[in-house]
Amino acid sequence: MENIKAKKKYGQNFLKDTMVLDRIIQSMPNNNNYVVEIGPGLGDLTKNIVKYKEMTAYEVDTDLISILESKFAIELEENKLKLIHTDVLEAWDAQGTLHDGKYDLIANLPYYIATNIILRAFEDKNCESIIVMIQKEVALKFSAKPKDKEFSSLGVIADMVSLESRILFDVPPESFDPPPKVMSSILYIRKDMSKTIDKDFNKFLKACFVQPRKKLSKNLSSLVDKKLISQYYEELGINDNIRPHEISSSLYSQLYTKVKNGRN
Ligand SMILES: C[S@@+](CC[C@H](N)C(=O)[O-])C[C@H]1O[C@@H](n2cnc3c(N)ncnc32)[C@H](O)[C@@H]1O
Repeated sequence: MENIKAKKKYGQNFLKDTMVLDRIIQSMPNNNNYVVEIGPGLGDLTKNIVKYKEMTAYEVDTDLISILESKFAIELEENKLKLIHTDVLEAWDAQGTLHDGKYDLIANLPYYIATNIILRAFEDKNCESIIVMIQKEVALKFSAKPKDKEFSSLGVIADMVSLESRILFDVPPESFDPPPKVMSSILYIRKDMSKTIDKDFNKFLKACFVQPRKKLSKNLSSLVDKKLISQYYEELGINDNIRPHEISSSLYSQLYTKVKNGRN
């Protein structure tokens, strides 16, 4: 590895396993979309992507930016690669999107903000596919289906916004330098570009799953009067004993509409 010490505060675990790098490239969607990478690091994944696609990479670490600028001088000159030195969450706050046109997000994400990044990508109207390395535990949550024990607010949102969401393969700690403490997975999500999520839906879901093993009606009672919950349950054919992980994303969506309209 270059003469650089990985910074924990930026979640730096550099992917060194060339077989894993190849498998990520083989998993890229077969389309003409632009690519955005978050956290190019030392550029190992970037080098492989830029052979096939035009791309922008967002990197927060100043030390890495100067390494990347010399490593990719030709690609930067030819405009095949744009390198943006910023915190990607600030870029999203400022612009609402990471690229002015349809793009796929491909990245080995910094784990400390991985969930946040995926949720922001769901809201970004230009992002079509997401292929990201994250902690296996979080990948299981995003790809879980109703009745799975991992089904949580993240699974509901992923199910609502996507046509497909699944784990492609797992990656062990030894594939990185330094190795992370946990097992990692590549998560693949293809969004349904016609779907948008109401900003308050996330808050509603958090309340629904606040105590995941309790009855959903109990969690909902922090938001809605018990009588109204019974009325909504009856209208939607929901059993009173149901637990938060047992109902589908479409029922959550219908329940949310009722709760929202009930408050107006
Ligand atoms: C897990 S490393 C991946 C590095 C490289 N892509 C690889 O696969 O070896 C995460 C990268 O994200 C960068 N990073 C961390 N927080 C960031 C942020 N808020 N915005 C942009 N990049 C960030 C880190 O500096 C690091 O380069």
